[in-house]
Amino acid sequence: MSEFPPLKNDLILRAARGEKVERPPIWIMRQAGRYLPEYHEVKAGRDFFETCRDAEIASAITIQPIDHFDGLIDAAIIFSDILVIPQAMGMDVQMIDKQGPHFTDPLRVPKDLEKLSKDVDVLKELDWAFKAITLTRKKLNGRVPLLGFCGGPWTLMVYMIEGGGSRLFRYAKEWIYRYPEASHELLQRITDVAVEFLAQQVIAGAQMLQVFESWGGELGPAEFKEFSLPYLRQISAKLKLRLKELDVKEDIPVTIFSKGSWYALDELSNSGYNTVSLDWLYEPKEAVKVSNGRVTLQGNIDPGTMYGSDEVISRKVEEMIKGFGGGKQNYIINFGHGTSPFMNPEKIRHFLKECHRFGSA
Ligand SMILES: Cc1c2[nH]c(c1CCC(=O)O)Cc1[nH]c(c(CCC(=O)O)c1C)Cc1[nH]c(c(CCC(=O)O)c1C)Cc1[nH]c(c(C)c1CCC(=O)O)C2
Repeated sequence: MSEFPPLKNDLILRAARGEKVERPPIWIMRQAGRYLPEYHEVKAGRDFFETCRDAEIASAITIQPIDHFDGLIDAAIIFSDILVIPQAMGMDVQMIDKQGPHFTDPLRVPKDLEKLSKDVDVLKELDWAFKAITLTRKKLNGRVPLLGFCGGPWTLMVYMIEGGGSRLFRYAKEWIYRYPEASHELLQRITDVAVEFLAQQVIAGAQMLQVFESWGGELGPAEFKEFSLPYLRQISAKLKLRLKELDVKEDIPVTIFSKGSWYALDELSNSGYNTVSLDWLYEPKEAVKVSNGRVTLQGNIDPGTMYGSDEVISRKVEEMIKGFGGGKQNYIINFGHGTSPFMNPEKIRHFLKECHRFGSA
């Protein structure tokens, strides 16, 4: 990994490792995307997954927010999607414009597990993702660290069973309450692919990783403990072993974002992750109390704040940073969830500037 240019801004890596920092680092979930006019220009009507698979295009889109908000963002996240794991496992997933993901043949009954590939060759199936990471890391030229990511097993299972986004979770709930054994088999198979995918992203050049358990909040505490947490724990533990096996010397920080799992912060603070990312339903002060210095916290402004006035954004930023204890240790600024296509980049610029101002105070 020594062929990469030296890193000029390692703020997020230091914050994730729990070191004291001069100000809290900032990045934004879905910071590359449809709210940026240059995203549409480069994407130019192409299919979403085609843009992910083209290293030149994916790297250009990844770097867009870094350029757009020059110097205000402290990390890049590779332009890709959590649904590339189901694709690697043999499922056909399309991204339908203005609708979202669509699986042509979702898993509906346990027998459907037979449709998935056994022994997924991650390096081969996702080789395009690793190429995009390596090229992006080179193009970033050390400006900021490059983050890799994957979906959480429960979240991916939901998509694979529902076949797309869902409000009712009829089929996924049927699986956990009616076919718990098959559910565990599926979760285990996803977990195994996720561990290898994350490890190989590091080999390709990713400097920090995040696991997105976006549907965590669909599970009550008992079901979260059965169908999500054990697999999230496996990922952090097995990833460490796999990276050692692959002779990675650096300590690669890993973040868990389990949206809506407010009851699980205590356990997530104790699950082998460096950072726990929070949605906006948490009171920052309470989260700090619960995590009690065991992890770095990331988050958690309501993305909807960006629809407010500059004054409101400033006030919310100040409150958030104060709530997280001033942000000079164990804190990374982020949204509580992603950007939306309706956001005005100038509001986001104001947000970022205010994060620098209050975070440096
Ligand atoms: C649940 C989930 C998905 N994908 C992802 C998650 C977890 C985070 C979250 O909870 O939001 C993760 C993701 N998706 C994307 C990134 C890229 C990096 C970044 O954050 O900038 C990341 C990290 C690009 C994307 N992924 C998608 C887009 C929009 C595609 C387009 O250009 O039309 C982008 C930029 C599509 C996508 N991908 C997914 C959905 C539900 C959709 C459709 C909804 C939507 O359009 O926003 C699945």
